[in-house]
Amino acid sequence: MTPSRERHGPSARPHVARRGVCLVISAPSGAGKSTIANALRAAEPQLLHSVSVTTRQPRPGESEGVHYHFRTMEQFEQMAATGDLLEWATVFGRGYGTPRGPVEAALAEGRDMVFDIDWQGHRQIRAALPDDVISLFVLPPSLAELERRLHGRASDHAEEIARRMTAARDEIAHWREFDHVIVNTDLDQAIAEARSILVAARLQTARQKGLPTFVASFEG
Ligand SMILES: Nc1ncnc2c1ncn2[C@@H]1O[C@H](COP(=O)(O)OP(=O)(O)OP(=O)(O)O)[C@@H](O)[C@H]1O
Ligand SMILES: Nc1nc2c(ncn2[C@@H]2O[C@H](COP(=O)(O)O)[C@@H](O)[C@H]2O)c(=O)[nH]1
Repeated sequence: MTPSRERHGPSARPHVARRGVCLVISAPSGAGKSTIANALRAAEPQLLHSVSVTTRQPRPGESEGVHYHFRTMEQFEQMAATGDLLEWATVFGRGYGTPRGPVEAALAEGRDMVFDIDWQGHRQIRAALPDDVISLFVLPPSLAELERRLHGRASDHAEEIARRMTAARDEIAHWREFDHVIVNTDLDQAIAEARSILVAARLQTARQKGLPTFVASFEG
C-alpha cells in the first residue's frame, strides 16, 4: 500500500540538508595523525583541512597558510580574545588554535573537514559542535616506537623531543574521550581504518541528502 505522505506528495517534508562531518584526529605528537590526515585528503580531494594558527616557528618545508598560520603570541591572543578561534590551547608551551571562519563555512556548505588538534581542542570543538564532531584517537604501537618516530622525523631537536615524550603521557590519558581509537602500527591499515570511520560518519542518517524520494513517506 502507498504510504500516506507519498499519496499527498507536496506535503512530504523536505529532506534534511546533509551536514558536514568534522573529523577530529588527536594523538601524542609523532604517532602519525598528520600523516593519516594527509593520506585521507589525498584519497578524498573534497575533504577540507582545518589549518590551525600557531605561535611556534615554521619547520623546514612548512609554509604559511598550508601547514599553519604562523602568528606572534600577541596576534594569537588577539584572535582568541575576539572570538576568531573556535578553540585554542597551549601545547608544548606554545599557542595553537582553530580559526572559526573556515569551519563555519564548511559546515554551511555541507563539506567535511579534518582537524589535527590535541585533546584540549577536541573537548572544546565537541562542546561547540556536538552534532558535527566525530573523533579519532591514534595510538603508537609503543612509547619506544613513538620516540623513534619523533627522532626519525628529524624536525625537532632533542630537548623538544623530550618535551613531547613527557607530554605524550598526558595526551594518551585522554584516549577514552574519543569516539574511535586506532593503533598506528601498519600505516596503510591505519589509513584504511580512519577512512572507514569517515565513511561511516557520512552515512549517519542525520547527515543524508539525495536519498530516493520515497523515504520521506516513511518518516514516523
Ligand atoms: N605506521 C607508521 N610506521 C612508521 N612510521 C610512521 C607511521 N606513521 C607515521 N610515521 C612517521 O612518524 C613520523 C611522525 O608522524 P606525523 O608527523 O604524522 O605525527 P603527528 O602525530 O602528526 O605529530 P605532530 O602532532 O607532532 O604533528 C613521521 O616521520 C611519519 O612519516
Ligand atoms: N588544540 C589545538 N591543538 C593543535 C592545533 N594544531 C595543532 N595542535 C596540536 O599541537 C601539537 C603539536 O603540533 P606540531 O605541528 O607543533 O607538531 C599537535 O600534536 C596537535 O595535537 C590546534 O589548532 N588546536
